[in-house]
Amino acid sequence: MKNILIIDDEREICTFLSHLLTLKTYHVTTGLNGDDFYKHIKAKLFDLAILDVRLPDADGMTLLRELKREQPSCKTLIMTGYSTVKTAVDAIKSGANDFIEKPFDDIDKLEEQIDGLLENGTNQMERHVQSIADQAGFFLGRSEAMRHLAAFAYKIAQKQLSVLIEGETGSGKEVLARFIHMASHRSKERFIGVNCGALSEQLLESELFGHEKGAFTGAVETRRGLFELASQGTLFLDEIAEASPQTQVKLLRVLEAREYYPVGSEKVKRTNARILAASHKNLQEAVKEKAFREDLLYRLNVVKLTIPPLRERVDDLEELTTFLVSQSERPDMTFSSEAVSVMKKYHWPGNIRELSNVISRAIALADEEATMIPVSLLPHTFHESPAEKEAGAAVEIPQKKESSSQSTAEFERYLKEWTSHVLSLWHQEEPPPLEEVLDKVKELEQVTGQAFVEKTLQQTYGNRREAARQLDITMRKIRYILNEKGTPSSG
Ligand SMILES: Nc1ncnc2c1ncn2[C@@H]1O[C@H](COP(=O)(O)OP(=O)(O)OP(=O)(O)O)[C@@H](O)[C@H]1O
Repeated sequence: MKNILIIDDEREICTFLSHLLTLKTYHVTTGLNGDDFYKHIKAKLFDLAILDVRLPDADGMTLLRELKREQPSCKTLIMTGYSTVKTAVDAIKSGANDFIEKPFDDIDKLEEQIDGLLENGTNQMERHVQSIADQAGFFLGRSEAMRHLAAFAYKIAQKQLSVLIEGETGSGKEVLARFIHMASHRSKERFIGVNCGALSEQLLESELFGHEKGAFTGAVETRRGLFELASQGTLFLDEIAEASPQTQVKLLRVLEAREYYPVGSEKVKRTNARILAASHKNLQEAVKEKAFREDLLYRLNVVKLTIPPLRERVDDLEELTTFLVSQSERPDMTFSSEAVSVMKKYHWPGNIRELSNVISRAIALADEEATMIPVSLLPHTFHESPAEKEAGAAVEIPQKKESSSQSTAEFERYLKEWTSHVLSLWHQEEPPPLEEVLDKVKELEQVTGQAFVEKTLQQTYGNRREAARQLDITMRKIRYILNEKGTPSSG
C-alpha cells in the first residue's frame, strides 16, 4: 500500500484529502505544521508528500529540500494559493514533481494527478519529454542544465501560466516555445509566433489585436488579430522588449484581465490565448533602464526559463552537430574529430543558429563524394588565435559557397547599370526632367542601404541587433531599409 503524507495548516484540507485518498486505499498521514512534518518523515517512508507552501512555522521550500535529502524517492505535490504560485513554480524548479492550486475546483483532476505521480516513474516522464522534444525538433543533449530545463518546461507546460524565455540570440527560444506548446493541453490548437521587433508599432498592434475597417489609412476591412486567432492555442511574442510603451500597456491588460480592444474599436474582446514571451535582452535590466514596464515583467516573470548559451554546453556540441547534419541535405556527412575539437573551443556568439549556418556552409563547400568534413572547411575565424580575435579580425560569412560573392557581383552590376543610365541622361541633348534623375538617386540610396544591411546581416549570422550596432543605426531603421515598414526616425 502506498503511503501519503499531507501537511497543511488548514485542518479542513487535511481532512478532505485524507478522506478522498483513504477511499482510494492509500494510507494517509496528516500534519498541520513543520514540526509534524519532521516528526512524520523521521518515523516512516512515504511515496508521496502533499505540502502546503506556506505554513505558520516553516516554508514549503525548506520542507521540500529536507524531504529530498531524507527521502529522495518520495514524490512531492505542492499546494498553493493564487498569491503563492510563484513559490510553487520555484518549488518545481527545485525538484518538486508538480503543484496544485487551492481551492481544488476539479477533484477528478486532483485524483488523476495524485494517481499519476504514484504510478509513473521518473523514467516515464523522461521518455515523454524526449518524445515531445523529438516531435518539436528540439535537441536536448546530455547537459544537466538542458535536461533540467526541459523537465521543468514540460511540467509547467501543463499549467495555465504565462512563460518568459530568456536566452542569447539563436539559442533556441522559439524551439523551446514550440516544445511547451506541444507538451500542453493546447497542442492540437494553433501555435502562432510574432516578432515584436520586426514590425512597426502600428502594424504590431493591428497584428496582435486586430483592427476595425477604417481604423487607419490602409485598413480597408476589419481584421482579426492574433490574440483572437490563437485564443485556444499559444501566442509566442518574440523579442517582447521591442514592443513600444503603448503596446506594453495593452499587453499588460491582456495578461491581467484577458481583455483588449482591436485598433479603432470600442468593443472589448476576450482571449484565452496562452502567452509565451521571449527576449534576448535581460528584461530586469530593461526595467532598470526604463525601457520595459515593471508590472508587465512581473506578470510575465512567474515562470522564467533561461536557455544556456551554446558555449556553456560544449559537451553537447558533437551530438548536436550530428543532429543538425542529420537534418541537412547530406545526412551522411560527419565532422572530423579535429574539426569538432576546434568547434568546441569557439565561443558561438550566434549559438545554435550559427552552428547550423557553419554546418550548411561546410556541407556546401565539401566535395560531392566526401563524407568527412575537415577542419579546413570551418570559417577562418575558428582558426584565429585569441589575440587575432581580440583585434577584431573580419568575421567569415557563414553562407553557401557563392552567396557573398554573388551579392557583391549583383551590387557591382547594379552600380554599373545605374551609372550608365544616369550618364546617358547627362549626355542627352535635351535635358531630362530633373525629377526623373532625382528618383534614380533615391533608388540608388535605397539599393545601397539594402546591400550594406544584407551584407552585415550575413556577417552577423542574421543578428539584427549586432548589425545595427555595427552600422550605427537603429533596429527600426534596419526594418525600414529592408522595406519592413516603420519610419526611419521613430527609433
Ligand atoms: N535545441 C535545439 N535543437 C535543435 N535546433 C535548435 C535548437 N535550438 C535552436 N535550434 C535551431 O537554431 C535556430 C535558431 O533557433 P530559434 O529561432 O529558436 O532561436 P531564438 O533564440 O528564438 O533566436 P532569436 O534570438 O534570433 O529570436 C533554428 O534554426 C532552430 O531550429
